[in-house]
Amino acid sequence: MAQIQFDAKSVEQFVGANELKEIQPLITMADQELRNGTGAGSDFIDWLNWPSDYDKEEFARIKAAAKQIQSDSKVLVVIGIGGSYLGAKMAFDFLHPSFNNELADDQRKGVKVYFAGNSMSASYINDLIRVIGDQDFSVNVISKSGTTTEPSIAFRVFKQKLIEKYGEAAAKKRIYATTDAKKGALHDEAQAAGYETFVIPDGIGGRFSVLTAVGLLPIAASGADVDQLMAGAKSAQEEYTETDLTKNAAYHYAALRRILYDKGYTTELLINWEPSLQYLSEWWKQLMGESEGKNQKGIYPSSANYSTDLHSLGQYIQEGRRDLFETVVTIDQPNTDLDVPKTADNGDGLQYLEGKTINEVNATAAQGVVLAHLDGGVPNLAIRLPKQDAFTLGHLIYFFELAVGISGYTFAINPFNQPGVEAYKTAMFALLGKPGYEEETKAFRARLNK
Ligand SMILES: O=P(O)(O)OC[C@H]1O[C@](O)(CO)[C@@H](O)[C@@H]1O
Repeated sequence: MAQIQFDAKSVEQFVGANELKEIQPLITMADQELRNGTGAGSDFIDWLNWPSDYDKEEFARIKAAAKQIQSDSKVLVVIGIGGSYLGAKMAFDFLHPSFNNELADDQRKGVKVYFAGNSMSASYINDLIRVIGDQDFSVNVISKSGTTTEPSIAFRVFKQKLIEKYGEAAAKKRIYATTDAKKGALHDEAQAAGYETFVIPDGIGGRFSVLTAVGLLPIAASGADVDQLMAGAKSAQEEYTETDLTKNAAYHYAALRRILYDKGYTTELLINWEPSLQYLSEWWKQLMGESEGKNQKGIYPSSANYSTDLHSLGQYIQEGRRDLFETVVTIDQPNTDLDVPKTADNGDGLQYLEGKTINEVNATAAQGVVLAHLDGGVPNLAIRLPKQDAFTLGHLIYFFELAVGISGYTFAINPFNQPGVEAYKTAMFALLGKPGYEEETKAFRARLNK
């Protein structure tokens, strides 16, 4: 049985059946490049079979570490950026109640999870230190390279806090390092200090790593069901095997994105109707943008949170430049519901909604917005999730990963590298005077007249 429903009905007025037929050879070629490992970047496609091939011994160690964290800590500080952050944050928000960290201890499944190292804001770090206060905490530092500036700075801060609170030896037992198996600054430090370590596999790039220890340790520590998450991903691995795009929803999605792009719809908005799905979009934006945005090509991945953003971006989406399409994610059975309250008077004019639930109003609004946006010339794709649970999320993660692997090859680029990210790092390191960047320091400082 399909775990998610990909529905392309609302794009029919923009894409003809013949166009889908004509793009099939391109999809077939992409499928062969991906599955046979003959495409660019094929060193980084281990995510493809990961839901069945993942390291079971490490998985058991992750669950044991999560238990240990739950037994000695109230808080887990998860330090990482990009692919070393967004997957865990997406899952944390998707799988727990909205104010999980604020719930009473007996109402929460696992530890409170706070994220750090995903910006260079001193205010954010200081505020987090205040929130932790005197609560017991542990740290999961996540970095493949171990030298990414943002997490490295945050790790220094929270390592010092651990040492101040628990002493050098006990602090080391509260640090969990997720990093490269063999090399890198964090790997070397972890070996020397004896931190428990978990591996970011060589064949899986950061943005594809949520189902490795990168995502699994924080997700497990938060009390979410990582077995179900992996089972959901495996169900997707088993479902999306056909090359024929009419029989493979991930390929169908990839094909339609590509056709729309060729027609000038160069920005895709991932839409959600639940605040707890906002970070699904943030994770998806890195997955899509870092994979496809190369050689002056690729769909620009953006997002909007409805109905909130209908009151801000809505005007643009309805009537602005016609280069947008929407992929709308909805949930058939949200976790909870609430009746629209009944009142004696009708001062707010809401009496016509009495007898309905808030989810019913939300779902009806979602249907109405699709119609309005279609009338405004915005192609719409739909992804319906049966439930908001770990199995469904695992399935959806794999669906998007596979879709971008395929659509990336249709753009004739390497979907698995990210060379463009280095440009800002070089400029920043040069201006900060990092050793090894002396030439660039002169050149960049001259440009700023420093
Ligand atoms: O795990 P690391 O090495 O700290 O890198 C974090 C992120 O930085 C990037 O390399 C680019 O900024 C991403 O691809 C990656 O997800």
